[in-house]
Amino acid sequence: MGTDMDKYLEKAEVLIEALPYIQRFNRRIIVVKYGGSAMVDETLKKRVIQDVTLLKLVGFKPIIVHGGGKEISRWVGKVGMEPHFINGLRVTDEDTMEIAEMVLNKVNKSLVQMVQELGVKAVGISGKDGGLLTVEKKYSDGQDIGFVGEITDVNPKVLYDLLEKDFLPIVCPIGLDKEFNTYNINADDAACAIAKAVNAEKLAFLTDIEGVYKDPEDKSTLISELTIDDAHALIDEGFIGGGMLPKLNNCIDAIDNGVSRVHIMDGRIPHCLLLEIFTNRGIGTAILSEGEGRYYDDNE
Ligand SMILES: Nc1ncnc2c1ncn2[C@@H]1O[C@H](COP(=O)(O)OP(=O)(O)O)[C@@H](O)[C@H]1O
Ligand SMILES: CC(=O)N[C@@H](CCC(=O)OP(=O)(O)O)C(=O)O
Repeated sequence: MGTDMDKYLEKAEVLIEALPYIQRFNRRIIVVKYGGSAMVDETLKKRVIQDVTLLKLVGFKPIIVHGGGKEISRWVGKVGMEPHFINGLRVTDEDTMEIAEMVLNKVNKSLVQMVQELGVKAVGISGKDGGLLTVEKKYSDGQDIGFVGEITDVNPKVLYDLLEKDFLPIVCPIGLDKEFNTYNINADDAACAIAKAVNAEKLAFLTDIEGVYKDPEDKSTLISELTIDDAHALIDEGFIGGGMLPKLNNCIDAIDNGVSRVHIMDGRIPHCLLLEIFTNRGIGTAILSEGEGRYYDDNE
């Protein structure tokens, strides 16, 4: 049986294990995509926010990009409408757009509030603020899906300004087109575009599933490391559906465009972000370019 001293040492070792990661990520930008599916439980939400706040306090520069798809669907249902998705994207008519913007702004400020309760100053913005996200109308396989935006331009100045002043930016996925019409953006698209624009060291998707499965019905098919080629193959062979489709496409896009590390992990696992970043536990699915390992080696 362990003595008190053993327990203290164990705790100290956890902190020591984190040291090289703290050094590696010091002043580096980490984009955390926090999906609505992993927001349903208040205790978990608090843990996710604690993790991101801790990252900020130890010298990382986190940016949260959040969703809220489940909450939008709940409110769409409340007004007697049926939520409708094509290839993981919400078909967004004018009424749905109004509801989506209201709900996402509400989620945004609730996250700001939670971060500030932990003693870190956060600023909540949407893609409209400071011209952050410019879009054009997006079609899904040629189908009209309403006010859904495809990001054409990212102006990250507002994010750099906030980071420089030591704020934690929290972004919701709403944007404007060139005529200043409001558009609904898939939050995974927004997170990926922002991670690319700020040259993030890491992009982490927190969702409500362990990671990418070859067969979502069979838990033993969880994929720990996925190369870009394998990811393309899984998509082409029809193994990926629903909201995982935009997510995985964005992972590929991020890796192809200079984001060093991209992960899909289960936001329902307590403190999954800390475990992934500060230890070699290997949570979820890491998307890698060909020939790259999951973990940093000492020469990187
Ligand atoms: N091959 C797959 N592996 C993992 N998840 C999958 C797969 N195919 C479809 N999915 C679905 O994708 C969902 C995650 O996307 P989504 O619900 O949009 O999450 P979020 O709200 O976090 O963005 C999972 O809950 C799962 O139902
Ligand atoms: C166009 C589109 O689909 N927009 C999303 C925006 C929110 C989102 O992406 O939320 P999650 O990350 O929780 O899924 C939607 O309306 O649901």
